[in-house]
Formats: sequence, structure tokens, C-alpha cells
Amino acid sequence: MTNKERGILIVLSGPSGVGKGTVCKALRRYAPDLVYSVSATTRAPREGEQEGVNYFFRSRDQFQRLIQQNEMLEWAEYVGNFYGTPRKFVEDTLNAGKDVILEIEVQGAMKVKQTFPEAVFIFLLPPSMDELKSRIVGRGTDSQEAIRSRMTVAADEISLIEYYDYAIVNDRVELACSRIQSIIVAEHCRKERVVSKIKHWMAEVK
Ligand SMILES: Nc1nc2c(ncn2[C@@H]2O[C@H](COP(=O)(O)OP(=O)(O)O)[C@@H](O)[C@H]2O)c(=O)[nH]1
Ligand SMILES: Nc1ncnc2c1ncn2[C@@H]1O[C@H](COP(=O)(O)OP(=O)(O)O)[C@@H](O)[C@H]1O
Repeated sequence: MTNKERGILIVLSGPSGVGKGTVCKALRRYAPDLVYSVSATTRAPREGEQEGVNYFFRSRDQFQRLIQQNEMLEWAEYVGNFYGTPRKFVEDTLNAGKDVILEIEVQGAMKVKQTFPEAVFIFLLPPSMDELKSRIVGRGTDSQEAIRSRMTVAADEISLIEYYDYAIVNDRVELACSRIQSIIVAEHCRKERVVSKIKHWMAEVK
């Protein structure tokens, strides 16, 4: 199989507090070749976050310019801040045959679906809504009011699950990671992908 195949674009979404960040971090051990896109955001860096590692931290003006210059693959406003995926890195990495994962919220994921219908959409679910609330409370970063609004937003986000290809329950981080890894392996074995790589075999044999 000599034909160079484009990498697979994987989109991971789920309500705030479900464990997306935790799972993505642990996933590095399960899928070491997977490339993580670093998003741009207008939100302020949290303690310990590094420019270009966690996010590219940008002013609202800078962010608007990136949108106008068509440098964003997708972008969305989430709880008063802008978040977006830089286009060039994702396209170059996919063209180099590597798989890329985007950890983004649902509005942005829906935009990706329009431009990359072949992408694989995975939704991360909590074991229950009570457990989701406990995780948000346990994280200790939100006020009572913010917790209530995150839970309302979570219900709206979960209602978009029908647009996703896979739903994974994040009961245990290791199980969630191995489920995602299995999806990636299965997607690489999709007949359509493999057939496009072996098309030239028939011509060579004749
Ligand atoms: N559309 C979009 N959403 C993003 C992007 N990067 C991060 N997000 C989402 O923005 C939301 C808020 O992220 P963040 O401020 O880091 O908070 P936390 O993930 O809830 O701890 C999460 O749902 C992220 O998945 C992006 O590039 N595009
Ligand atoms: N499978 C899990 N079981 C128990 N707690 C978890 C699990 N996954 C994540 N958490 C915890 O839930 C909280 C929210 O996780 P985080 O990764 O910040 O969520 P998100 O990125 O989706 O907002 C964190 O305190 C994290 O340690």
C-alpha cells in the first residue's frame, strides 16, 4: 500500500466537566501518534497554562483578524469568549498522513461537519447527570451560579449527540481512552479508506 492516505480528523466534544481535558491528556499513552490541535482563545490563561501548549492566547481584535483572514477552520463563542481551530496546522498535518484530534465544543463541531464531512465525531458522556455535577463541583473552579448555568448548557449540548458518530461514556478514564483508541483503529480499517489505497494493485497485476 504505497499511496499516501490523508490522516483522519477526529472531533471530540462533550459537556463542560465531563472529562475531555483529562481523557485527552491520558489518550497520549493510548494513541501516541495522534496529533493534538492547539486552539486559539480570547479567554485569559489559567494558572499553569502555557502559550502555544494549552492555547494560543489572543486579544479579541487579534482573534477577529484571524477569522477575517480565513485562518480559522472553525470558531465559536463559548461563555463569553472566542475559541477557534487554526486551519493551516490541521490541514498540513492531515496532508502529511497523520491523524488529528480537535477537542472542541458542539457549535464548532457542527461547523467542522460542514467543511469536513468525513471527520469522525465522538461525544463524551458522563455516567449520569449527577456525576457530571459532582465533577464540576469537585473541580472547584465554578461558583454556584456558574455550576447551574453549566448544567443547563450541558443539557443543550447533549441534545446534539444525534449529529455524532460515536458516544463514549467517561466512567473510567482508562476505559474511555481505550474506547477512543478502538474507534481510531476501526476507522483506519474502513473499507472505503483501505480500497482507495489498494486501487493501483489491480492495474499492477494486469
Ligand atoms: N469551537 C471550539 N471550541 C473549543 C476550542 N478549543 C476549546 N474549545 C472548547 O471550549 C470550551 C471551554 O474550554 P476551556 O475554557 O478550556 O474550559 P474547560 O474545557 O471547560 O475546562 C470547551 O468545551 C472546549 O472543548 C476550539 O478551537 N473551538
Ligand atoms: N472518569 C473520571 N472519573 C472521575 N473523575 C473524572 C473523570 N474524568 C475526569 N474527571 C474529573 O472531572 C473534572 C472535570 O474534568 P475536565 O477534564 O476538566 O473536564 P472538561 O475538560 O470536559 O471540562 C476534573 O476534576 C477531573 O479530574
